This record gives sequence, C-alpha cells and structure tokens, in this order.
Amino acid sequence: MGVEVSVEGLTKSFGSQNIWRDVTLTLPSGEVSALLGPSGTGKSVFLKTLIGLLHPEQGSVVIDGTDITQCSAKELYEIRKLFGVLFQDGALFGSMSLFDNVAFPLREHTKKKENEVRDIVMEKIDLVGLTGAEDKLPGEISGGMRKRAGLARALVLDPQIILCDEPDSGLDPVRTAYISQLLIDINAQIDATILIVTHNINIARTIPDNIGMLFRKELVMFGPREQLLTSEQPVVKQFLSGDRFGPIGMSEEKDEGVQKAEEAMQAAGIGGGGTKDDFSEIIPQVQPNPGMPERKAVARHRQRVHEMLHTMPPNAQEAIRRSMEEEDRMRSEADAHAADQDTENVPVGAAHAAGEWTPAHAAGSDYAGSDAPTQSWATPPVGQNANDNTVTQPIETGQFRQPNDGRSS
Ligand SMILES: Nc1ncnc2c1ncn2[C@@H]1O[C@H](COP(=O)(O)OP(=O)(O)OP(=O)(O)O)[C@@H](O)[C@H]1O
Repeated sequence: MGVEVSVEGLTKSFGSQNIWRDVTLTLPSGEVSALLGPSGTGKSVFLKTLIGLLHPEQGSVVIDGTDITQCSAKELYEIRKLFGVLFQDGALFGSMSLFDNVAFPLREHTKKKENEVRDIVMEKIDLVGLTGAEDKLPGEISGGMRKRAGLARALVLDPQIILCDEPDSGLDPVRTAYISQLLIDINAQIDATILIVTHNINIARTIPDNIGMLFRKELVMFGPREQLLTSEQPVVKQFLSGDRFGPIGMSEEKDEGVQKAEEAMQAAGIGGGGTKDDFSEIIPQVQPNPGMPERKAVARHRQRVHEMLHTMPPNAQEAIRRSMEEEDRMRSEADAHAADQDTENVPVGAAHAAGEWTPAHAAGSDYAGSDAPTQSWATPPVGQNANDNTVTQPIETGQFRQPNDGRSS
C-alpha cells in the first residue's frame, strides 16, 4: 500500500528569498493529489523538499515514520527507494541511452541480474510508448519523449510514492491523456501515493482525489478536488479560468492601480480572456482501464471526506455529495452491465470484433514514428510482460469503455 506523506509547518528560503512558509498538508496513502499554483510559486522546490534534495529551514516531512528533514544520510537513502520521481525536464543523464537511464535505479538499488533488468526496463519503456527508441541518447529525441522516458525511469522500482513535476509539459493533448490514464492505472495496480504538479486544468479536474494550490508563498488550499473546483477564492477562480484579471499578475504581485484599471475594463465589458467553463460542474474522475483492479484509495478517500465534510463550505459539500451520488450511480450501472455480460457470456473476441473498446484495439494507430504510442500505452498489469498486451487483457467485470470516459469499471 502507498505510504502517507505528512508535511507540517514547512518553510523554505534561498538566502533572503522566502519561497513558501508554514506549509502543512498530508498526501493520503494511495490517493492521487495535484498541486497547482502560478509559475515561480515553488511547486518544484516543494517536490524536491519532499525527497530531501532541498532542506527546509523549518518544519517536518514524515514518511513511513521517519522525518526526512532530520534523519541520517543512510536513512534518507533508504526512504528514497520508496520514491519514483519524474522531474520537470525528465532529468536524464545526457551521455546514457534511454535504456541505461531507465535501468539506472535498478542497477543502483537492486541486485537484479542483467536479464531481469532488461525485462523490466523494456516493459516500462513499452508502457510509455518508447519501444524502438531505447538506444537513443536523450539529446536525439523530442522533449515529450524525454518526459516519457523520465516517467519510465520513475516507475522502474514500482514505487510507493510517485512525484510527477508537470507530466504533461511538452506533450500533445493525446499523449497527455495517455500519461494521465497511465498514472491512474498504476495507482490502481500498486496503490502508490501520487503527487502531480501541473498547470493543466483538465488533469486537475479529472485525475486527482485532492488538489492543493500555492500562491503568495502560502498553501492557499489543500483538500478534496471538489473543494478547490468550487472555491470562490479569487485566486483559485482566476487560475482555473486562465483569466488575466484577478490577483495573479505576470509577476508575483499586482498593485492596487493595476487592479483598479482591470475593474474599470471589466465594467466597460472588456474580458480578461479566461474560459467561461463552470468548474463547479464536477467532471467524473478518470477510471482505471478495463482489466485493472479497482483503486483501493477510492474507499479510503470517501471515508476521509465523509468525516471532514461538515468542515467544508456549503458549495463544496454539495459538490462532494453530487460526486458521490454520481459515482454510486455509475457503479451500479457498471455492475448491472457486468451482470448482463455474464448472462450473455460474451467472449472477449466477440466484443472486440463488435468494435467495442479494448486496450489493444484503442492503441491502433497509423502513425508509426518512434514516438508513436504503442499498444502498451494501455497499461498491462504490473509484472505482466507488456508484449502480452496484444492479447486482450483479463476482463474481471466484463466492461468495455473508452479511456477517460469517467465510467466506473
Ligand atoms: N536551487 C535553487 N537556488 C536558488 N533559488 C532557487 C533554486 N531552486 C528554485 N529556486 C527559486 O525558487 C522559486 C520557485 O521555483 P520553482 O521552480 O519551484 O517554481 P515553480 O512553481 O515550480 O514554477 P513553474 O511553474 O514555472 O515550474 C524561483 O524563484 C526559483 O528561482
């Protein structure tokens, strides 16, 4: 099971520049959380502090009973084995092939034989759609491919905590959807605790259980996704809608004069360019692909949210209740559909032939460039050879659905 990460009163500065102060939050075990915030608010610094690469002046980060801000170098080394980290730029070694980059944690932290290393590395490379590119150097591939190679490396030890710094940056919308689905599938398989730093509002709306936001050196919010998505706080609303008008400026602070000018423009009917989407209309979360186990964290998240519901603003409470009802409705529909399928006893091949979606089916693509997603972007169960994925995966519930359609399996 994923490990809880408990952050208390964390403060970080570089010299006289304070980045953020008194940050307190818990990444609940096995849940997926996202951290938002304008550029430069210290999201990457936060991730690096969670793994002890940067040292805070104050506060604690407790992982598996160890405060990594206080522990010995040896203890930190052990704790780091729990992590898989995708850095913003992929952080690959420029002189090593993708294969050696992905193999690095296995060679560093395990005693696996080279043939075992090869199997695991090729499985992860296939998982992120990079089969065929394993001998290339990082400098010879696109930024998006480097990002995916970084993710393959982050996953290679089947980590209990996964930190992803902007997994979507440099990726087109389709690859972003595949990466998001991959993270949900991995969460379903290994119940890893996941933190995603992102500017991508679509990811924030559909992937995490919890969302937090950093602004003006503070954590303005951290809680169930419905809480942030229905928030009336101007900074949250501005960030979600991507509007020029509001507290977030091109640089950190907007002065009073600028804010007054914006108000005058708004009064004159001039907009700030933001989307008019209604974020309080909660979109169902992305569900694991067919053949994946259920996400164990869902029940735990629900229990936690029930317990804290009374502490939330009324519109967040309402949104959470609606989300839960919707989840229940989808689940009973899925159960009913599974029962129907059982009765009809539809063989896998027949469903496939009828044009319903299966991982292998969905992965078909005319594009065969070296960065084309392979069939294995539909995640094979951990430990299963990705190449077996051409055979339709085991179907526990008898369900077929499009990826990202939000229906429950
Ligand atoms: N090692 C360092 N030494 C000094 N300052 C640093 C260091 N690392 C980061 N900073 C500063 O910390 C601040 C926050 O940087 P960080 O990269 O965490 O922001 P971010 O929120 O991730 O931004 P973005 O969304 O643009 O990636 C920046 O002002 C940056 O210059």
